[in-house]
Amino acid sequence: MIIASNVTKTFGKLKALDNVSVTCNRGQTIALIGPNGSGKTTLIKSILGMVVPDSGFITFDQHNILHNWMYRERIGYMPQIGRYPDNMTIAQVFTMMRDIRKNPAATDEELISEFGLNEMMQKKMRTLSGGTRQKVSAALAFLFNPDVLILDEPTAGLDPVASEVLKQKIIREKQKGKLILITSHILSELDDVVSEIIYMQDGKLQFHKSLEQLQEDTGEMKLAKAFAQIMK
Ligand SMILES: Nc1ncnc2c1ncn2[C@@H]1O[C@H](COP(=O)(O)OP(=O)(O)OP(=O)(O)O)[C@@H](O)[C@H]1O
Repeated sequence: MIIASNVTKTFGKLKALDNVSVTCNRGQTIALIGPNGSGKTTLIKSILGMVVPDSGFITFDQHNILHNWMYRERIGYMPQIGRYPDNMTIAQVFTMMRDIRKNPAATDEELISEFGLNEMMQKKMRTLSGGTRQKVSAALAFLFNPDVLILDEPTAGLDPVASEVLKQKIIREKQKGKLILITSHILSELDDVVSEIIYMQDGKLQFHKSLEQLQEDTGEMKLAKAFAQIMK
């Protein structure tokens, strides 16, 4: 569904992505794991067309994404830090997103109600706590029922109840056969969710394996323990 072929991106002298090739298919829930600065967000932004690779290319359903932005409608993106107009209320942000989309098919408002956002729709974005802002970002990512979800550290700042709500939502969407890409440093959160692991370091793809393969290779069932083995 999404294929990155030999993607390289440099910022000045720094190679944020170094000849990265990955294939992500429908029905997979992929954890994108790696130390700070290893290129995870740059890879995500390249897939979204927000960063243009210096070389290599990315296809979405066999079409090169360059100059062909319609595929973006099929992706729900939850950024690491959501930025919204300060003076807009939550309600206005949702209305704006619906207006931009023009003719959205049936929307998915499950997270809006499960996060209790309906009760705070009149609050201004600048007054929200970090966690509530994350809830708005998550609800927006799922709103248009996209085929692909890209979630960049989705549970950062969420309380345990909200994290669990989001995790259960991810599992439900996974069961519908969507492609879900998640970055997180909290490996214990990914255990029940992911089917595949992409591991990056210094802008390079170290490996892309199924969870079963990783468990078999390391003899560990839990992701955190498997990575402790790998990083020894
Ligand atoms: N717009 C930019 N200009 C300059 N350097 C950048 C830019 N975006 C990313 N980088 C650099 O590219 C490298 C990879 O960054 P990236 O955000 O992709 O890492 P990451 O794996 O997502 O890290 P984290 O786990 O901290 O979120 C870092 O060294 C970062 O400073």
